Amino acid sequence: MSMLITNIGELMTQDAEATVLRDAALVLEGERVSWIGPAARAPAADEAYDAGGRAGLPGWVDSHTHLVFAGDRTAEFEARMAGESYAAGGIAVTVDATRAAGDYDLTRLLLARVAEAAAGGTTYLETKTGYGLDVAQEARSARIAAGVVDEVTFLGAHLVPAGRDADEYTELVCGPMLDAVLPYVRWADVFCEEGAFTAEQSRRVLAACAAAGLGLRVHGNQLGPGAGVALAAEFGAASVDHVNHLSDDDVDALAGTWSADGATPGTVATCLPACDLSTRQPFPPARLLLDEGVQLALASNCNPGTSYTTSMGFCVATAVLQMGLTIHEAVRAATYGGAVALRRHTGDDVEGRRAVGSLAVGHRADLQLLNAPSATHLAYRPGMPLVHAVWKAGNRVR
Ligand SMILES: N=CN[C@@H](CCC(=O)O)C(=O)O
Ligand SMILES: [Zn+2]
Repeated sequence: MSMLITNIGELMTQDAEATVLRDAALVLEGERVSWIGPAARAPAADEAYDAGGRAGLPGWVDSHTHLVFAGDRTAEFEARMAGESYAAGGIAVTVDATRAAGDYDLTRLLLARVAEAAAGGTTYLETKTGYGLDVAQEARSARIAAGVVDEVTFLGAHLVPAGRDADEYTELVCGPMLDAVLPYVRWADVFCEEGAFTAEQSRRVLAACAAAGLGLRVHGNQLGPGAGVALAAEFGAASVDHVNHLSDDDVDALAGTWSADGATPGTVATCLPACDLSTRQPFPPARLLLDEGVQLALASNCNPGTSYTTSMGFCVATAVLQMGLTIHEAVRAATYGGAVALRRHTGDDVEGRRAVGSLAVGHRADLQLLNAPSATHLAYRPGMPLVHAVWKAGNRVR
């Protein structure tokens, strides 16, 4: 079954040439894109959909979320707005609520958040464990996540549970906990920060998880300077996320991962602007990183502590309004950039998977249409519900 989507006023493909087409059309065939070009030259298809001059762009790739949780941290948020600083310890409140929730409730909460993300244009989603923090609970979170989202990340190293010795807990993460989650996860992550895991503990987690065959990601340099970025570069992590407090050496280390042959991607710098607003952290030096050749991603970091939103449109608007990115750079980071951060940016049915985050022939048919003539409206009209229609793997989901 093929579907022609025609009369697209502006189509931001985010393909290799970052092509922007006017008066464009594309054909979806099954789960893939089979044709893109000027509407006037579009081929016939089984069905047609008139986009009415609206803007089209790839569905968002949200490469950093923490969606498997129960409970609420409104009181912590209110205290922060009254002047308190964010501290990693707040995670423990969510751990208690998550452990107390049954599988049915935890799954229902996760599904509701994923549906909310899809309604906002997100078509590819990563989520992390990290609110279980014992072997059985981390395995449960990973299992539930694997049944719902596209990519699952093991974040046993999110916080040392109260009363536990940090080094002993790190050993647990690197041994029995890792073994228990392995069937469900593709990635591992560590919160390398004051109050969470030291550089040495983070190193042990990254080494063990890499040895187990997992791809690596790091929460780094969120609340102050630290070793997260340097470790991510050293271990060849696919992404280091937050990156708010970078030294010149950190920027050089990240840039160095991108300078080799251009064919193998380096460590993506994933910026989380909604989190930065909610925690009142300085925004990452996104312009500098781009100028140094580092691939950026933008992600929601949806979680109950620091960023309780799935809105990628809000993140794009903030990146333009506050971080100095152009609309094209911000959309690229929220689509193609997220796909690179998840190493899903290439491939035409590789391992049964297609490239996401860009629109090109053979890529997965993940498309959103905006109730606007151009993607610029995402920042020009911030906070407006601009998503008109969404296709995920060729299926209309909104
Ligand atoms: N920084 C670590 N983890 C989350 C926050 C988790 C929480 O506070 O519950 C983040 O990415 O911001
Ligand atoms: Zn996070």
